[in-house]
Amino acid sequence: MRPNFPTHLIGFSSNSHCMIYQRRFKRTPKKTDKKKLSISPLFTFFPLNYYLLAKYQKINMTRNNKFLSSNNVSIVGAPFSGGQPQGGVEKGPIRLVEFGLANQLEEMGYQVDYEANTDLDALKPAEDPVVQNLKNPKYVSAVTHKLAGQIEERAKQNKFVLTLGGDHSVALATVSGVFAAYPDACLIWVDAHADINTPESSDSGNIHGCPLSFLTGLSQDHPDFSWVKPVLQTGRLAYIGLRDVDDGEKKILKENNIKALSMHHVDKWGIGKCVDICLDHINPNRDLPIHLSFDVDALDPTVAPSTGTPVRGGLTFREGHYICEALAETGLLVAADIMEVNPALESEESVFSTVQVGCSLARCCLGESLL
Ligand SMILES: NC(=[NH2+])NCCC[C@H](N)C(=O)O
Ligand SMILES: [Mn+2]
Ligand SMILES: [Mn+2]
Repeated sequence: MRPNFPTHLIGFSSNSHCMIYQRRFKRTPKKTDKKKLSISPLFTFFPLNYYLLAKYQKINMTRNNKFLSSNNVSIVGAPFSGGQPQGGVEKGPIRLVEFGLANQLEEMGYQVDYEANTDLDALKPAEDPVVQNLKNPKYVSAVTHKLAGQIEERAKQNKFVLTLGGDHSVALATVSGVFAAYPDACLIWVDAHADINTPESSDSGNIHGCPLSFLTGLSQDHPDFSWVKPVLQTGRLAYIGLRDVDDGEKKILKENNIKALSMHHVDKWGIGKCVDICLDHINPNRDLPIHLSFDVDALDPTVAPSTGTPVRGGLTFREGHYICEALAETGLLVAADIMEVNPALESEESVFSTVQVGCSLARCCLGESLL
């Protein structure tokens, strides 16, 4: 289902470009499809064909998911940058959508809805002083609390929730929402960073470096985040791709015996074994729902350059996709986050690569490229 034309030639900054991309992306009917659907050759170009193809694929795609009986994907835009200092990451969701993500998922047979959340600015308080070393605590709290409710609602409607960031503080919302619907879920965190600083251990005071300490209950007494429940047991959290972990975070990972695979482990064992090791640890019987939170800075900066805190020596294009494919293949994946795409950073070409890879990771989470 990958486009069979040079995608790098197609822009996406204007609507018309975006239309070209979407139209060309449309899957061409194949002989075997016609056989499966027993459609006469006369109908080959009839629009109904696409509908039927979608329907057929739909059945194939969701049949394998043990928790989702519907074909619904709910895209939740999280255009938010308050968890870190650089502007632009709030434009991540719209760029992914302009690139045609929703249509691409529809082409795969999903029913897609999209909540853009364009009104998050309204939640910005007039004053938001540092509290316990954390910056913008009131703003981050208000936004993530709101998004958590939305995500919980959609997850409880049996929809696959695909959240588009925005900075990674938004995981306060995604994990809270997903785990409210699936209390037994486990979390795979793909990132160059551990994002598990406590307010005390954080050097930067940026909340995108802290969500996991709140979600695991390691940070509990911050007045602005009392709504965040410790829904995530440390035994249900595993990392892949780490390579820039703060000293305080290393201590937390060790003390809590958290399964944390760095790039060193990816080199040593290969990505296939790394995913297995993580799942064996957090989901040994392969019967629990899985939530994937994918920070695009886990990828090497040559693959995903437009992100706020790039670190050399990251996952290759294929390693990143493999993780998504392998999790889709389990039939247990119920939600995914694609975070930290910042279209304001680096060249047009870099932005294009980053947005393109963000979209293809999302599609792989939903079963693209599984045969
Ligand atoms: N989601 C991210 N990109 N996080 C980067 C965090 C960097 C650093 N550990 C900090 O706490 O500030
Ligand atoms: Mn990161
Ligand atoms: Mn992150």
